[in-house]
Amino acid sequence: MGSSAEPLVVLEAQGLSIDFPADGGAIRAVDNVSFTIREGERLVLLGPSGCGKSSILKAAAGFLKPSAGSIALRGRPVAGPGPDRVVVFQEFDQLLPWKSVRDNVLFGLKRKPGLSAAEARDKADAAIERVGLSRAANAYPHTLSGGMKQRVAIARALAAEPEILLMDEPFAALDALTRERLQEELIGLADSLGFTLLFVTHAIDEAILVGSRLHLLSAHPGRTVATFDVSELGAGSWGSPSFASVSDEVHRILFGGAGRRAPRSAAGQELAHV
Ligand SMILES: Nc1ncnc2c1ncn2[C@@H]1O[C@H](COP(=O)(O)OP(=O)(O)OP(=O)(O)O)[C@@H](O)[C@H]1O
Repeated sequence: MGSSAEPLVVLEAQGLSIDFPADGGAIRAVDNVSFTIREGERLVLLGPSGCGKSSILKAAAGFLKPSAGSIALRGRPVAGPGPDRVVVFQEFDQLLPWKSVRDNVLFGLKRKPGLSAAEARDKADAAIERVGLSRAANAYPHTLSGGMKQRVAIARALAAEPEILLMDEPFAALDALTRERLQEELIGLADSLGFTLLFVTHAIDEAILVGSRLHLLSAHPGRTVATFDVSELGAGSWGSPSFASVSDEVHRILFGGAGRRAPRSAAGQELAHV
């Protein structure tokens, strides 16, 4: 798989369909969706509420079994959760408040078998250093900014050396300014550390900023409607003509009608950029 020029495939979904039980039968939430995520790629699943984005992420995490099709990680079918995939949940407030930064990161290594205490500590410290928090290793979460907490959560995820990070609308509950800051932090970390990411959002601008590739899903049931390469539109590209043109095009595909000038965060629910 993969020529020498092309990074290897990490996660591959093939003909994925997901059904949920409903009165007198089943409701199809996701219909025949296929995508691949290569090393270092940041694939964003983008679509309206209820189109099945979270369900796909849960299937990739191994929490949910597809009704048809398959998901494979490095060619092996996903049969359940595993330390090779780490889910980073919303708001990053899953840090344990009574544990220091280092102990929170060590906690992420609990599922990693066969590590001695010294090896675990070395891995934790290395992950903390990678996200630039060495000086805060002994600090407690309540003393950290939102951005620092996000970095701890990512350090905890990365310490386990997963193949891929899975993020489901991590910024959804945050105010616009905090969200912007955390988006930029995430992009910065992803650029410098090169991790592979599957990211779910219904916010168009967020998807373009965070993603290297967009996978657009239709409204319920979620079907693939388009994909976009947005690897050139990272941090700092917001407001550029190419950013606006992709944002308008995505909006047109997802919601129909003429495109519109993008507000700072998509779905029109956010403040303009300041
Ligand atoms: N456990 C479940 N049982 C029954 N139906 C479910 C279950 N989980 C999700 N669904 C349904 O499947 C569809 C897709 O849900 P999902 O949460 O994956 O969508 P989403 O695109 O992530 O939505 P949102 O952006 O609002 O989070 C929805 O219609 C939802 O009601």
